[in-house]
This record gives sequence, structure tokens and C-alpha cells, in this order.
Amino acid sequence: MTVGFIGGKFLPLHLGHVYAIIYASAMVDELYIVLSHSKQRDKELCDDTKMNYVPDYIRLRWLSKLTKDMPHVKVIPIEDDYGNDDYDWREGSQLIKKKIGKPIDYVFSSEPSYKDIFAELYPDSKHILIDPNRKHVNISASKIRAEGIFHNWNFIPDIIKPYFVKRVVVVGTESCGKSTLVRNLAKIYNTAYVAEYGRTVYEELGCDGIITEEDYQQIAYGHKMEEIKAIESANKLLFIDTEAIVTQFYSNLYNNEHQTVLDEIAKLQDYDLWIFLEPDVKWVHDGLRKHGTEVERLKNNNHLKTLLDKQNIQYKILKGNYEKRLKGAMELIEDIMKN
Ligand SMILES: NC(=O)c1ccc[n+]([C@@H]2O[C@H](COP(=O)([O-])OP(=O)(O)OC[C@H]3O[C@@H](n4cnc5c(N)ncnc54)[C@H](O)[C@@H]3O)[C@@H](O)[C@H]2O)c1
Repeated sequence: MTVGFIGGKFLPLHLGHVYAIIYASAMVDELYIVLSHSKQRDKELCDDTKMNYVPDYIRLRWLSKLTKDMPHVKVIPIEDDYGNDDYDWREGSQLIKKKIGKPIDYVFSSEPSYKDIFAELYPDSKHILIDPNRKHVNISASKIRAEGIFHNWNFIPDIIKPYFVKRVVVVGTESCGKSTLVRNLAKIYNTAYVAEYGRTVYEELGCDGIITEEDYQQIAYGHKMEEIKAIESANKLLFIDTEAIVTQFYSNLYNNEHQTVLDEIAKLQDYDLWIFLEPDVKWVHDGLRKHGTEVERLKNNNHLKTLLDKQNIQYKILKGNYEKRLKGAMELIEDIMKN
């Protein structure tokens, strides 16, 4: 039985790593992927780059997801608290040997520069170089950190893309152009969107005045599940029509109920961009909407803003005609895509 390991920081995991892991896995009976991590070192590596630090448990999940159908591959995290300049390779090797707990036949990497250190630390193991010239997948994690994830999107495995997708939520009161803007943005950026789940529920119920307190809770949960599903197929961005605070707004408006559960869901939300649409476009009566007078529209608009302010949401306001809103939204999106 042959045993090998490949170590790395996988910050972030890219298709070059995937190639090396799969190749190594084909050479041994048991492969260990060692996730070597230190919060200090990994944060230092991301400082002044275009990528935010990714916690170890997320990287562990990526590796685990990648290899879940490979029973002879195991992922092991090894933590230390050294920085970039004082990493102790010897101590690291002792921890790796202890965790693997059996003789190691092969140590894999794509780095010719590791030759001497591996010969010293693993004298009984063979150092196997996998694609040292990066001929198969010409990318490195440091290049991705320097240039940004979106710049190197084609080198990011599909299984980890959802982690990096930016979520843009569009909020506003009745007939303010949310759904149209969300659909249009998804078309322009060639990605997925989440429609207002509450609307689907109203349409299924098919008649007026029968929405109950519990329905709003289910709308909020249902909407979140739609987001979780849609992010899997999103391309860099996911556009979302409404969220839990807007659901609270409707619960206030139609049922005169303020629901703590919706506040709690709202607290867990963590969107990258909030776009608030002012209701200054013409009222479109669609059979479900009810508050079309100017006075009602203004009153409701202020109420929704109060709810958002209570949750300390930093929203960007867009107003004016449809062209102005589209341009404004695109400028805001380009801004969040820079990082
Ligand atoms: N103490 C030890 O014995 C020991 C041994 C191995 C690794 N480590 C730890 O892991 C770290 C290794 O870091 P890294 O920056 O080399 O890892 P990394 O996360 O960038 O890469 C992980 C592995 O994939 C290989 N790889 C990267 N890009 C590739 C590509 N395009 N094609 C094919 N293979 C590719 C690398 O050579 C490395 O072997 C070290 O800094 C150390 O912390 C420690």
C-alpha cells in the first residue's frame, strides 16, 4: 500500500491545485491533502491584494467537496501560528507525520525549489514533481490574489465559485421597477437572479386578503432557499428581488403585524450591495398591488426606509427614469466588482 501527501494553503483553491490533487491521487493507494493554515500568515498573504482572507474552515470545505467521492483521499488541516517569514518547516513536517500516522512514500508538489527541504524533512519519501512548468494549468494562487478572483474566474473550480459570488439585492415598495431591473441586470451580466418569492406565493393563493402571519415567515424562508439554490448557477453576480425587511414591510402593511422572526432573518443577511428604488416611476396596476396614490406611495416608501435604517442597512438610492436607474445600478455594480 502506497501513501502520499500534497500540502498547500489553497488560498484560493484553483484548477492547477485540482489537477495536481487528481494526478497525485492516481499515483497512490492513499492520498492526504494537507491544508496548512495560520490565520496570521494567511491574512498577511491577502493584505494589499485584491482578495480577502478566506478562513480555514471554508478552504477545508472546498477540499472536502472536491474529494468527497474519492474514498482513498483524505483532507487534513494542520494549523500553526507563524507568519510568512518564520514558518517552521520542521515543526510542520512533524505535525504532518503525526497526523498521517504511517510511513509516507511520496510527497507531491509542483515546486522544484522544495527539493532540498523535502529531502531533509522526508528522507524516506520520494518527492514527485507534478507539472513544475504549469503547462497544464498555467496559474498560481499568488497571481489570483494579486489580480483578483474575477480576473481569473476561468481558473476557479465551479464548486467554489458560489463562495465568491457578489449578491446584489434590490428593494423598494410596490411598482418601483424592482423585478424589471433585477431581470435586466441578470441578462446584462449573464447570470442568475432570484424573483420575489412572496409574489409566487400570492399568485398561487390566487385571492386577496387571505395572507396570514405564518405566510410571511414561509415567504422569508422560501426566499432564502431560492437564493441558496440560485447562487450555485450564478456567474460572478447574483441579483435578488427583495428580502426579509421588505417581507416585514408587507407584513406591516397588509396584516398590521411586526414579526420578530423576520427581524432575526434580516440580521443574518449579508448582501454585498443594497439598491433602493424610489417609487418615482409610473404606477403599474398588476392586479395584486393596492397602494397607488401618490400619498400612499410616499408614506410606504418612508416606512420601508425606516425599517431598513433600523437594521443599519447601507443602501444606495436610485431614482429617475429607467435608463438612469439602469446606468446607476451598473456603476454601483462595477464598483463592487473591483474587489
Ligand atoms: N512542513 C511541511 O513539511 C510542509 C510540506 C508541504 C507543504 N507545507 C505547507 O504548505 C505550503 C505550500 O504552499 P504553496 O504556496 O506551495 O501551496 P499552494 O496552496 O499554492 O499549492 C498547493 C500545491 O499545489 C501545487 N500547485 C500550485 N499551483 C499549481 C499548478 N498550476 N499546477 C500544478 N500544481 C500546482 C503546489 O506546488 C503545491 O504543491 C507551505 O508554505 C507550507 O505552509 C508544509
